[in-house]
Amino acid sequence: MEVVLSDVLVVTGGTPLTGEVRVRGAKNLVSKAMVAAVLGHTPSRMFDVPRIRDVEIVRGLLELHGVRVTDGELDGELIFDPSNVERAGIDEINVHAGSSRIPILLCGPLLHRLGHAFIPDLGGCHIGPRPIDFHLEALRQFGAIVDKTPEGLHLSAPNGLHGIKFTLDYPSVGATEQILLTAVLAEGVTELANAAVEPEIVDLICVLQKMGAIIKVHTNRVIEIEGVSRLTGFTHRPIPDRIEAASWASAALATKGDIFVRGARQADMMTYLNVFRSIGGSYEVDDDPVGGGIRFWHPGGDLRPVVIETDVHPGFMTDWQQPLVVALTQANGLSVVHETVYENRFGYTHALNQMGATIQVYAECLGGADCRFGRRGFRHSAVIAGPAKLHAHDLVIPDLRAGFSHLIAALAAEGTSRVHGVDLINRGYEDFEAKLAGLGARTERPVTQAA
Ligand SMILES: CC(=O)N[C@H]1[C@@H](OP(=O)(O)OP(=O)(O)OC[C@H]2O[C@@H](n3ccc(=O)[nH]c3=O)[C@H](O)[C@@H]2O)O[C@H](CO)[C@@H](O)[C@@H]1O
Ligand SMILES: C=C(OP(=O)(O)O)C(=O)O
Repeated sequence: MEVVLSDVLVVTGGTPLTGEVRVRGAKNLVSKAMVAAVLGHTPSRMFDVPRIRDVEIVRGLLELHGVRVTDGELDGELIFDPSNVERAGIDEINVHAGSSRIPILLCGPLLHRLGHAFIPDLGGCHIGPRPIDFHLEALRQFGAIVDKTPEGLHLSAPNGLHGIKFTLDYPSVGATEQILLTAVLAEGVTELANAAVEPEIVDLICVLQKMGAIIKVHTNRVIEIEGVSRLTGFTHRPIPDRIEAASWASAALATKGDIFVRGARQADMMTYLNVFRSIGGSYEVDDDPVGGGIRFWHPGGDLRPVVIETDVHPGFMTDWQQPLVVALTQANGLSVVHETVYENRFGYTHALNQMGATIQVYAECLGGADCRFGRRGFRHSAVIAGPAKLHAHDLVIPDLRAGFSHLIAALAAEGTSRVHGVDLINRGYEDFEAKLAGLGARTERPVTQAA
């Protein structure tokens, strides 16, 4: 009997990726909007929800907390009815331990609804220690009692939650979301300084406003939230996934291809588009509200090297980095990428070097200003020498974006690679195998003979 080997993809490279893919709601907004639904007293509805693993995980998590999640009539439409949250038993919550980072964002909503919360261990990509100290410090100031146990976090708020004045040491996306999701129903006003203002956060603010929240975004990263006593549900169409869109753009460049990313939106990708053009890639924006997107292609000739630094918005996003580095292995000269968001996000370059790339990583802050990680031994700057002829290799995917970059490298390389751990890519890329097939990629799941 033949058995399909799960989690392994056999990739034969050398074919330019050409055609069209569609991106739907952003992973990094959809999961947070799902959490926001817990704050409402009436059902919420979201469109364009991608079928990705992170959405499944958060759906399971909400269901355990008593939220009834149903599929709407349209493909990608989900409805969340939180009316039973107070009556849910949550005995099995630990099945979600280590699955994603989203459970931490349930603290505020559950404290408001139930007066207590249990948060299992967090998962997410292993790209640095990813502490949650800002989250916990803010929650304590709101009035929560936080008890760390070996199984997870126990929180309670015997005296309710009250508005705070808080400054983040670093504009953390998750901590900003934590404070938003807690402050909207806290008593009084919250003032958050040094907040993250990523497009996904602005979209989360839009969701919360639709629910009845009062949130002002001031200049200089200050967000002011006036607590209200009750929120309703929302109806929302999320912003498109700018990380997935940029990943396909980098795939087009690395494979000398031509990909129309339907749904990609220029406003969220300006910084990426500037870099894409500097390297020598071409793009064309079609801003038709229905069916528009961005076409990305390699116009022929040499690609040029660049010096970039990842940063908080509106800087070059850290999640764009790994797929782009594969394209930079094909540029003519030395590129420098200074990673300033995570201290340990270049592990994947080892596999690219085994495929023929020349990438050196350094502990110094190269090519930009000094960052938090300088002089602390973290190898967070990469120098990429190109153009490199990539050849096939067996690869093991370490995390989501690194995984996509390994896949692109295998597609750009000569020969046939076996890529292990590909299911991790489902965490953030909807139907990626079908999309690859539609772009002309030669991939297959290997089969073996069962005894
Ligand atoms: C599910 C989701 O939306 N994930 C995104 C989110 O992750 P996430 O919200 O986890 O990322 P953060 O913005 O919080 O992290 C940025 C930096 O702040 C540090 N930090 C964060 C919190 C804290 O309490 N203490 C602390 O020191 C982190 O270690 C990291 O060095 O934003 C990142 C930065 O755009 C993206 O790469 C992730 O894709
Ligand atoms: C780091 C990422 O996600 P998460 O925060 O879910 O691990 C990512 O999407 O690249």
